[in-house]
Amino acid sequence: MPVIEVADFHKVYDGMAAVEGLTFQVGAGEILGLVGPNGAGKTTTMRALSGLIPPTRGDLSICGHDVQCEPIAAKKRLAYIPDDPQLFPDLTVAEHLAFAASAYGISNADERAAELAEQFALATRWRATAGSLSRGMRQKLAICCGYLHEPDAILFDEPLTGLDPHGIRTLKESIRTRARQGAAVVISSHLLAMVEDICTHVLILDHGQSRFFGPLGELKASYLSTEESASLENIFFLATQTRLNRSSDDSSSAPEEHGKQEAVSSVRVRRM
Ligand SMILES: Nc1ncnc2c1ncn2[C@@H]1O[C@H](COP(=O)(O)OP(=O)(O)OP(=O)(O)O)[C@@H](O)[C@H]1O
Repeated sequence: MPVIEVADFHKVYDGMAAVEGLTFQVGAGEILGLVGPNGAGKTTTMRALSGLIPPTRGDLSICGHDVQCEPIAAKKRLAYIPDDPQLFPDLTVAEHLAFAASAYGISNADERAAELAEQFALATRWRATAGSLSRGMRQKLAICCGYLHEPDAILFDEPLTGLDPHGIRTLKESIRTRARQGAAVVISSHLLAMVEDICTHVLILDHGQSRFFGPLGELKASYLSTEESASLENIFFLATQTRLNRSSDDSSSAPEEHGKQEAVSSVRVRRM
């Protein structure tokens, strides 16, 4: 059974569809890169998965628990680290971790909290308030709070924002380690090199619709047939321009562009 399941997810805001019919799964040990242009619906999907907003239609579940019908059971297994973590400015690093432990009902979390603070270079700021931390330090604290209850599903929205090179390496290693231990991870990011570096699967979202969902290797292998460089960046532009080309004037596309569009179309149908 997949750890994270999204089936036919739709979200409409004020009569405007932000996400339309999105379906994907993330299994234990998989790291899914959720990529797409601004406004594609990435944060909307993450917020719906974490139960912060209700879907207009569709089913979202964590470890088999429907996020709407069994929110507590689903959230117990989940960590969501948004791109603008909301911390309590007057609580210290230690107090945030104690609060997270209490919220998730973890007893004897002190040792784990101290280890996480050490791992993310926050041990020396143990008694500092969140309001006195730098942007990157607050991000690290949010990650530590998210990791504390050993979640089975982890959702990151732009996780590298504000992190220094040491923090970036620590976070990437921690994501790989947690996936190896069986966690399912979703990373929403515009940093395609990072996605290419650590993700096992990719979902390209554009105008609220899936353009591709599947293993990164499969996407790149399919794209190689067009004899272009198979970087995720090149594939991203091709995949997200396809819709624009088609909706404006299909016949105006250069012949080689048609070839590329077909390459992405052929991979799109897999696992969607
Ligand atoms: N609370 C809201 N009310 C109305 N419309 C919203 C709301 N939140 C998001 N939207 C709209 O939904 C669409 C998807 O937004 P979303 O934030 O999910 O995109 P995104 O892919 O995360 O973008 P970005 O890369 O810029 O963070 C956008 O058109 C946005 O304007």
